[in-house]
Amino acid sequence: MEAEAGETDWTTLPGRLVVLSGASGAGKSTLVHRLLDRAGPRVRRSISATTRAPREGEVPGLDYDFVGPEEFEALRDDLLESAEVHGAWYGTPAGPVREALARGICVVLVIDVQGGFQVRRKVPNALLIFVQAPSLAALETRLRERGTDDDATIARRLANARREIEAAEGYDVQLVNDDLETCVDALVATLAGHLCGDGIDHD
Ligand SMILES: Nc1ncnc2c1ncn2[C@@H]1O[C@H](COP(=O)(O)OP(=O)(O)OP(=O)(O)O)[C@@H](O)[C@H]1O
Repeated sequence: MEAEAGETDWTTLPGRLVVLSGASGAGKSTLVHRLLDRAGPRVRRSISATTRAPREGEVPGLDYDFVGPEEFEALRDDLLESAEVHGAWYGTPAGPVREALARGICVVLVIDVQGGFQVRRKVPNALLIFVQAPSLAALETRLRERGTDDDATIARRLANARREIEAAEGYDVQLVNDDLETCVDALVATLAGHLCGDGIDHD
């Protein structure tokens, strides 16, 4: 039988787990896309499981694994972290992460700060990176210009942003995503500094 999340000695696996958090609209998805463009096959993004319905344009298995409540319950024993957000459950199945780390692959989780701290408890050598927007005003502008949320959702995201930002000091590294190219370079450099032989094209 495969080991469960609580039984794995994650620190002995050759790959490194990287957590990327930050307020909604700070640019986490944008940065990870750019990172994966530059990284070789040694860096991979983990896909969360969720009980919420897919939104327009979301691709099952690429954006999320969309599962029913019963399937999510069955996953529970082997989740690295989980959270309930607005009535839907989200979680990171540990199995695929464990397998990738065992193969020396760096796995990036894009999750909120609660999830980040859950991961830290299970995987003490995980690298926790917090992405900051230059200001709350910039955050709001980005959310409005992204055009994916109505006013109420944007207001909720901004209220949550304050809570996320307060938790940032518990993270290992803070990156300010002001100029995108500069921040992508800083993210690549951060990973290169913490992961040896990272397989990333630094040019
Ligand atoms: N450095 C930047 N300068 C200006 N706009 C940016 C920058 N980085 C990202 N954006 C834009 O800001 C918006 C929010 O970015 P993104 O969706 O990546 O944020 P996120 O942190 O992943 O948000 P969420 O948590 O809601 O998924 C997008 O429209 C993106 O194109």
